[in-house]
Amino acid sequence: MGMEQGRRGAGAPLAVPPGYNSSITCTPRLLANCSPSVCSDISPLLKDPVAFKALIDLLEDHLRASFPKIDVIAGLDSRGFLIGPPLAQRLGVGFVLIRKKGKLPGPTESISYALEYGKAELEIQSDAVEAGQKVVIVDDLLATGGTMRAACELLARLKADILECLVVIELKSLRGAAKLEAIPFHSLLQYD
Ligand SMILES: O=P(O)(O)OC[C@H]1O[C@H](OP(=O)(O)OP(=O)(O)O)[C@H](O)[C@@H]1O
Ligand SMILES: Nc1ncnc2[nH]cnc12
Repeated sequence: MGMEQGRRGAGAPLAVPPGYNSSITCTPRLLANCSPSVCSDISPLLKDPVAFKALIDLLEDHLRASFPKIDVIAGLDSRGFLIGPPLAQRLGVGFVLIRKKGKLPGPTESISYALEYGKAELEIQSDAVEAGQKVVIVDDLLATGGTMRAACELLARLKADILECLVVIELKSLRGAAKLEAIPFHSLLQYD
């Protein structure tokens, strides 16, 4: 487990800003020696307003350092919806939803993908992004990478320019980042 830069991150390594010792650095300690199902739960981060603010600060700093221009933040159903909107507001850009099947009105693009156990389907509204728009995809967790990979495929169909897939937690033993192939990927916290 660590706070180091995730694989293929495009920007400068993340430094924990002064004053955040009781928040983000406390989180790995909070989650230390936990099972993967507990490590992957961002509830303690959301519940602690200082930690939640520090999380958004770190993600914002990372994106500002990495990309001169971002047009859209896209978030994955459901916990990407908790992180993406505050981040998009900080950056002054819009937020779009990538949802589980059957939730979005109007014309949509759909894709099936494999979960660890079973299958699921993701959708995006066909007009969610314009061709060439620079998009960062955010979620709470990368496990097998199937969900994030499917989201990338949806955005590729809309001809978006995917700058990065960004997650709070990466479960490295599941090798999900490999599923993203050449698409830039960054995680804030990594667990083996
Ligand atoms: O890398 P993967 O193996 O694809 O798994 C990661 C996904 O799994 C979890 O969502 P889940 O599908 O449990 O949906 P939920 O957020 O609605 O609970 C998590 O929030 C990611 O979106
Ligand atoms: N392997 C995993 N462990 C914990 N949470 C998950 N959510 C999706 N896959 C998971």
